[in-house]
Amino acid sequence: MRHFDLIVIGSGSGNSIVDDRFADWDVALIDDGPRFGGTCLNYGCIPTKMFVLPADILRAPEAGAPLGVFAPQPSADWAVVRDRIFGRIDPISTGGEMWRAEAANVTLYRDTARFTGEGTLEVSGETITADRIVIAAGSRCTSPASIAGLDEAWASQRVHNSDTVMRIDELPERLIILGAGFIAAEFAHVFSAFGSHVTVVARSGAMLRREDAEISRRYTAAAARHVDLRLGHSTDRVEADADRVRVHTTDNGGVQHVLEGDLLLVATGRRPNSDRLAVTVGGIEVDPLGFVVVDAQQRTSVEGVWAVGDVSNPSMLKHAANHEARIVQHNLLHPDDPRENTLAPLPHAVFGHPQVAAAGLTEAEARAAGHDIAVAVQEYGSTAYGWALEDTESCVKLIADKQTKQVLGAHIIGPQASSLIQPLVQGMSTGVDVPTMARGQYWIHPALTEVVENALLSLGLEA
Ligand SMILES: Cc1cc2nc3c(=O)[nH]c(=O)nc-3n(C[C@H](O)[C@H](O)[C@H](O)COP(=O)(O)OP(=O)(O)OC[C@H]3O[C@@H](n4cnc5c(N)ncnc54)[C@H](O)[C@@H]3O)c2cc1C
Ligand SMILES: NC(=O)c1ccc[n+]([C@@H]2O[C@H](COP(=O)([O-])OP(=O)(O)OC[C@H]3O[C@@H](n4cnc5c(N)ncnc54)[C@H](O)[C@@H]3O)[C@@H](O)[C@H]2O)c1
Repeated sequence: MRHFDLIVIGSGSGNSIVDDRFADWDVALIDDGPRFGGTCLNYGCIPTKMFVLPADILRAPEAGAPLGVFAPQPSADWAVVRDRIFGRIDPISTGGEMWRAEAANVTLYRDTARFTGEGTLEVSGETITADRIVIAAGSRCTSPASIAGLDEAWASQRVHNSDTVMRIDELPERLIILGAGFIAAEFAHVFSAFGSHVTVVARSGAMLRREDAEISRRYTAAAARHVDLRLGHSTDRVEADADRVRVHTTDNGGVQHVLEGDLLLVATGRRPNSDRLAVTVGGIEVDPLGFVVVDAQQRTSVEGVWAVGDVSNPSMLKHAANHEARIVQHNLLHPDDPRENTLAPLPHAVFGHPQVAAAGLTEAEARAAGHDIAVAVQEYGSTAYGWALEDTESCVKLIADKQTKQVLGAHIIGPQASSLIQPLVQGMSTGVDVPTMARGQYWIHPALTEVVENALLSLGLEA
């Protein structure tokens, strides 16, 4: 049995906790992933966005044509793009692992850890304990067990998830995507822009259906121009062999379909890794979906055990995991002056085509919560930069409380949505009301941010 000052499970956000200030702590860092550094670096945010940028460039002629710019359609070499991306990322992962392996105060375990009791873990055949434990074990892709044949189809190498699809050798001619959430939207954009025929199979009647209804409706309409969108299809069965994959679906009219592709991407959500770590054996409370329950200080139900990131936060977003890691880092170093996680709202962006970004409540959520609301939908096309873009489908939608004049929800679909949302997030986070946000600063003319300014003014809440 070996005792440490601190055990951290997970080399993603968990790895960032252990900095120079822990130089005199005896630390165990544990990760069983094939690549060191966690999901964001190796399989998530970073490589996906490095594929999205070339995809955006490939769509440039589409954006140019309404402006009178008739550029020839560029093409991309999948293998060149892939190798550039992983040629940058893989050395960062390898370098990070070597650096940790050589650190005098850190013992790096590259194996699966499991709780064997309260405060006790087993890893690589060794029993280890610690004064403090941080669970940063993340989440993993799911594969619906209810779909007949899907479990067996993985062996064909024609079925992928987001962990594997970015490293494939060649662009599939026909890609079928199961699911219509974040991952489906981003990969549908990437593969269709690169030239694959993409079919998206969605159970419900819309893509990104957790977004505000206006945004989901607009996104679904835009996506349908680039992909074969099968809405309201339940997937009954999957078959795959050396040549192709077949997805058997039934639409909401009861008609059966057989979709054929070269690859199937399963993008049906992720679940927390609490089970792989057997956290309940360690006495740690989880919710019905398996997320570790934490308080505002990121403490679990067991004294001396914290959790951060996807394993405990259902939003499963990297900026949330990063902030939580900073909270835990502080609380480990300053137990007499602990901090709480009070940041709100938590924004997100989907880097599809078009981009989507949001923070706070949807209109339906605001109404359900009983707020007396003002709603504004401001078209990009109502501003000078929108004229320059010749935009007809992008908008900023704001929901504000008429009494407090605070923005309750901000939703953007269109070019630069992931950046345009930030002044609204800042205002919402710091409690700035609508009149102050709109008129308490200059808005650069004729920048695209004027659509945000005009949306604020359209709420009709000025002093
Ligand atoms: C395709 C994709 C795109 C994404 N894009 C974005 C984006 O644009 N923006 C955004 O904010 N978020 C994005 N995310 C989400 C983001 O990647 C995650 O929220 C974030 O990486 C979670 O970090 P984490 O530290 O909680 O877990 P991770 O980074 O997943 O780290 C957990 C580590 O723990 C290890 N582990 C798990 N169980 C054990 C065990 N029992 N023993 C030992 N080791 C274990 C795992 O191998 C893993 O390496 C994306 C995710 C995906 C899949
Ligand atoms: N830009 C970003 O921030 C970003 C990008 C990608 C992923 N992520 C993170 O990763 C998480 C996982 O992404 P995701 O797209 O896999 O999940 P998601 O929850 O966004 O979407 C899952 C989709 O799968 C569908 N689905 C679920 N079970 C199904 C079944 N049995 N049959 C058919 N369809 C089914 C759902 O209806 C939904 O459309 C996200 O929640 C997000 O937190 C973030």
